[in-house]
Amino acid sequence: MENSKLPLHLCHVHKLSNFINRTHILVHSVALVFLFSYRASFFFQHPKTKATTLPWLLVFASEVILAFEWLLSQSFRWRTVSRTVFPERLPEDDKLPPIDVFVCTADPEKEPTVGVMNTVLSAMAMDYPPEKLHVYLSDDAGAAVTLNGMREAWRFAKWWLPFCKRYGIKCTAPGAYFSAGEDDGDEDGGFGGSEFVQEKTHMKEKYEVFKKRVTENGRIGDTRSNSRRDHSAVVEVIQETSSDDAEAIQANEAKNMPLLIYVSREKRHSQPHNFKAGALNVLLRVSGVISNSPYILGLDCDMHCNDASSARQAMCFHLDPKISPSLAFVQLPQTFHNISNNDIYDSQLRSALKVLWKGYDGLGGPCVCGTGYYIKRVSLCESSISEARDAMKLRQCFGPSNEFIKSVRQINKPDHMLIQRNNAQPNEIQLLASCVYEDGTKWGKEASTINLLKPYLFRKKELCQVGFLYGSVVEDYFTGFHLHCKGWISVYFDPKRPQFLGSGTTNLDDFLVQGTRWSSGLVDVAISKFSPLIYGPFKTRNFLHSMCYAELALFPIFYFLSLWGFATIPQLCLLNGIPLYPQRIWMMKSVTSHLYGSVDAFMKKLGMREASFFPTNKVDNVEQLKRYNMGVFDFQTSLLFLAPMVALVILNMASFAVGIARGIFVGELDKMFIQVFISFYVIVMNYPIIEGMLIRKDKGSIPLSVTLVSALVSLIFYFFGSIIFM
Ligand SMILES: O=c1ccn([C@@H]2O[C@H](COP(=O)(O)OP(=O)(O)O[C@H]3O[C@H](CO)[C@@H](O)[C@H](O)[C@H]3O)[C@@H](O)[C@H]2O)c(=O)[nH]1
Ligand SMILES: [Mn+2]
Repeated sequence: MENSKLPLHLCHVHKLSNFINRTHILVHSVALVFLFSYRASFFFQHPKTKATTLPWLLVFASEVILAFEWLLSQSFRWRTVSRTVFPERLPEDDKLPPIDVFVCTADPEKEPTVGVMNTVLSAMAMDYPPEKLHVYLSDDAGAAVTLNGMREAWRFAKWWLPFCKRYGIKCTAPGAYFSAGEDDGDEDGGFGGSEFVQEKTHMKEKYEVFKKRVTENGRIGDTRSNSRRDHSAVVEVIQETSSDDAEAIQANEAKNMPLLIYVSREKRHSQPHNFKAGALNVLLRVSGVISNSPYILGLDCDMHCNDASSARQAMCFHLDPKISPSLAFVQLPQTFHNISNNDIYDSQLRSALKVLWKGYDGLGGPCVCGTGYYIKRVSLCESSISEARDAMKLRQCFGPSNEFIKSVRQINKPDHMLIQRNNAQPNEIQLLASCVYEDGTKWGKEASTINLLKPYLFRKKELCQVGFLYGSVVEDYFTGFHLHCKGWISVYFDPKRPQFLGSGTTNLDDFLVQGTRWSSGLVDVAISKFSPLIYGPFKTRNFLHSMCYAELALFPIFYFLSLWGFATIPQLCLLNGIPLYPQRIWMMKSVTSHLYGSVDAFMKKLGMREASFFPTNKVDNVEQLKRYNMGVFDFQTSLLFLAPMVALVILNMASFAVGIARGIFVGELDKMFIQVFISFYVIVMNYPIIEGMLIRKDKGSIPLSVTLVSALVSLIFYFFGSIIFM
């Protein structure tokens, strides 16, 4: 009773980091304004020649693009949040809603069947009432090895599921569970006894047998492997086939097994299959007439459950009456099990999942990320066409199957929570999985089109969302965007223990191929009529949220344009002696005047110093003027100004020299390259200081005493820096 009053989850707003982020945005914006005014002034002041105008324009364009991209990306840093859940406060098991699990596979060669079955088994073994779990596997290859694998998985599940339940196994994928290191002590839930050890060994043997049978099936040869792009539909509910006694007894213990269904949709050369989104839409239809669960867990075939309680955790959001009515999905991070410490390709998408998505969440929720999401079925099969007389319209939207339309009506009713498994007719299922089913329907299409006002005017009248959207290979992003445009929200939940683990890209080729697909899918959306930059601001709940979507769609274009600009134009200009950037003076100013100015301001604020105003010198010194006119720096200034500047240069000279030496003697130049380069860059940019220190002997050069003091300062700096960093 008491539990029902306590919240199921909490949302924490990161106040401090949001404050820091916003301050940084302000400071960075001011710097950008200065840069742009410097650029603008060029066009009014300098004697222009064609040779300099063009590179300046190009670099200016690159800078504007990069700055705009930067601005969009700041939306992710505006309001970051994180979340906690309390699954122990959930209602009793009999009140939990049913869940359909969708697993997709497409190619038994690239996606080994044993791995796919591990995902399937891990979903079946989740800590959730088994009669409320239905696991569907979509096999786009229509491969016999996969169907056989499913049957083997079912047999093995009869042993594996009770084992997981009895010992509270968290990582429910057998492969990952058995290969985990010995130190993974918490895996046995405290059952360190000999009975457990014995059973674990027994289970491991069973798993080896299972693996062998699955792989052997694969080796025997897949008769249908040539027909990957051309085959008819196969839908099979995996059931008891064995007459083996031991298995029958085991089946008794596991009598409440989740439903396991193999779905291979029909594919024909003549019909577009719309990749993963197409496969998911077939699953939506087929599951609609079999289990029609109100919630769906979407998984890629390489993403196994690593935390059996994930469904309960997700329900903490879906069953919260405050957010539930508008909550479309809960997205969990994509985490990988095969990432090296260095992660040189950033396969972990660290910045996206650890930083950006928390900000996305703070504004209305992240997009669908393809895998590891718990989505509400009604958000994908939404219909405000309710009257019986609109049967024609419903068929135009959802296709000719009356059974399916019935299922849509069911889930669109309020309080649709508990549903019975149906006995759908086999020919109805064949129809739903056929490749022509979607012809002339609204499947994969956004119902409201071009006219921006139309959705507002007709919103009340009729609205239907028919599955995952086509038109981009990043169906997840595109679908998520539309859901948000329709007023749904989503939640990002990143618990300590990763709930799902998949395999990330571990070679440059895969990484770049995947990146290219994502870019092309995102740019598809960016240049479509649904470009988030134009369409988003009118439709999403807040402008910043649409900026997040715009950033994701546009960053491939913006980065490539601006980086190509920066990677070529300054270099060409350097070769031709065309200066592009302000000369060094701003650096000197930054490390001295700005520092002192700020310290000054703070000290005044704290009452430690009286306000002062030293008028700028208006009297010219002849010699100084001469040097100035010759473009030679005059270092006749106070030690206070010179020392930090010179000290920084000395520090950079030293680190550059050491960096090169390390490269030669230790061989770490590849690791340190960027740092060496930065030192080199600083040295080059500050060459006049070096000149003034070592080469020049005139009055305006840097006195030896200053050099010595600065060297001492940098030594002290190095000393303390090393203490802090070590
Ligand atoms: O025609 C297809 C193509 C792919 N898939 C499945 O889609 C999933 C993702 O494909 P994968 O090759 O693993 O692509 P990734 O780049 O790793 O996928 C990321 O990017 C995709 C969008 O491009 C998202 O759908 C994924 O969830 C996300 O993990 C896999 O389970 C595939 O079997 C199909 O079912 N049918
Ligand atoms: Mn993948």
